[in-house]
Amino acid sequence: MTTQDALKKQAAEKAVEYLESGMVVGLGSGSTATFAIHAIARLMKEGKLKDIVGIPSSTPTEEVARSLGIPLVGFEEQAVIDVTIDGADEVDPDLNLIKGGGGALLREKVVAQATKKNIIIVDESKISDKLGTIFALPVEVVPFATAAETRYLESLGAKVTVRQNQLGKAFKTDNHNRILDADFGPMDDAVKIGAALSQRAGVVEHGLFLGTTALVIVAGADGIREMKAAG
Ligand SMILES: O=C[C@H](O)[C@H](O)[C@H](O)COP(=O)(O)O
Repeated sequence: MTTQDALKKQAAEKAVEYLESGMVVGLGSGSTATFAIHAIARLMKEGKLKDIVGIPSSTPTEEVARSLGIPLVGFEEQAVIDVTIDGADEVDPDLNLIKGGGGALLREKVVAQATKKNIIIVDESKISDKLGTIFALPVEVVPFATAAETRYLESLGAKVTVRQNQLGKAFKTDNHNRILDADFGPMDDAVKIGAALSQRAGVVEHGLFLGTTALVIVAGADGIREMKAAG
């Protein structure tokens, strides 16, 4: 295991300490969240977590959770999620996030908005002073609008790449949309950018998660630290 993976796992192991038997748990997406899913499955097998049901935030997460025997439900069965554990691509000091490096941002945001306590787990490489410093902003667009929304993002000052899959074809999300990776550089006003994008008909969702996170667990060379939302 790489050092970075070891840190991701440490953050995940800390996060599952916040879970209790009987909870509805939002299952995040990506490599860090996957460590948490494995930890949840292990605690269930050991009998330390009972009567857990999960709501997955992507198709790959659903597959992993199923393969590990975690019972899954949808929003038809459960309206409210007690705790969601998810990763992030970048975290600022106010616990605002960029997410969507794996393309799961839309379902992840639906899950986050239905959750009472969102816990984000990262290794220390994801922490920055201003969002956009480390990671370009993923923007999910309907295929028809790809060129139009690319131009719109460029008009806001971003350098835009249409995300490709490993075969060099256009990346397709779980919802059959495209991802535009919009590099704004460090953002002085992420709220304004998010609001502008939310007005666009062709934009399905963007990867700015502003004000949704209660707790960030950061694993680094010096150990684990927790960043808590004010109030
Ligand atoms: O779309 C993917 C998600 O937002 C992930 O949670 C995010 O990209 C972080 O992934 P990882 O833990 O693999 O760095």
